[in-house]
Amino acid sequence: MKKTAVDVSHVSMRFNLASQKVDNLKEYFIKLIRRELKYKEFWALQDVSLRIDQGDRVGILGLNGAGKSTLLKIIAGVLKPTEGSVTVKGRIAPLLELGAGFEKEYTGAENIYLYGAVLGYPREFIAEKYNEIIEFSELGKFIDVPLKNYSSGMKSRLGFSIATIVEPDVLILDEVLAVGDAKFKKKCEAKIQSMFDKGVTVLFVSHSLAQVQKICNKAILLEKGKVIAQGGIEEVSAIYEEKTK
Ligand SMILES: Nc1ncnc2c1ncn2[C@@H]1O[C@H](COP(=O)(O)OP(=O)(O)OP(=O)(O)O)[C@@H](O)[C@H]1O
Repeated sequence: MKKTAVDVSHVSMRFNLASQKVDNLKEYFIKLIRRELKYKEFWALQDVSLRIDQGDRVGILGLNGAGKSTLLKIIAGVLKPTEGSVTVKGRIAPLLELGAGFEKEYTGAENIYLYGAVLGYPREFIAEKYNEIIEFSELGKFIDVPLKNYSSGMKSRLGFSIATIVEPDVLILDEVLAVGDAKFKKKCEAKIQSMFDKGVTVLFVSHSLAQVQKICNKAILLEKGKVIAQGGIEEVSAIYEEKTK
């Protein structure tokens, strides 16, 4: 029997959406003090349960707002679910919103430690891998420059280099991942391919069914925060295609 890599058990996620317009900060605080701020509850995920086997490559499909990114952020540990729990076996490399934990006043070098800590890597581990990260990022002397002076491509290069320094057991990938120019993108794709070759478990979000079919052997279809189909890629693709007709 295959081993479970990711176990999502009865996960629900609630966001509070402001139900009225507040024009400025002053008005916000007045309303806050008077307890006049009203929120509407919104459930982005409702009772989602999944079991992903080791070595599976699972595409997460669904229309805009279905809850795909929210689910991946919860699995990555970036968001805490309102209800339910997630267990991930082994090391996880979340290639989502690269550099979301960066501090712009700090240099690239300082951010390596900071972002490494955000991703849960021990300090000694980062120290050991420090040169390798800088080398992969190709940032050269820019590594000692504050991040506020980086282009967005440079930031995502650094983010990718840090996030992929572990040999992950579970890889979380977002199609919209921007990793710099064409040359660097190729290098990233090669690195991701080498992880695939080692049999990493993959969770992949994309709107492109063709891309999902190329990479994944299984899929999950989300609709309004609920899993409406899961199973083999062909079977779930057919349902998704029917929905998007
Ligand atoms: N931080 C937040 N606060 C409030 N609502 C949120 C927040 N993050 C997501 N949502 C809402 O949760 C729902 C699901 O969002 P999510 O980004 O997970 O969808 P998605 O399936 O990834 O969509 P897309 O295909 O457009 O990227 C959306 O309605 C969104 O507005």
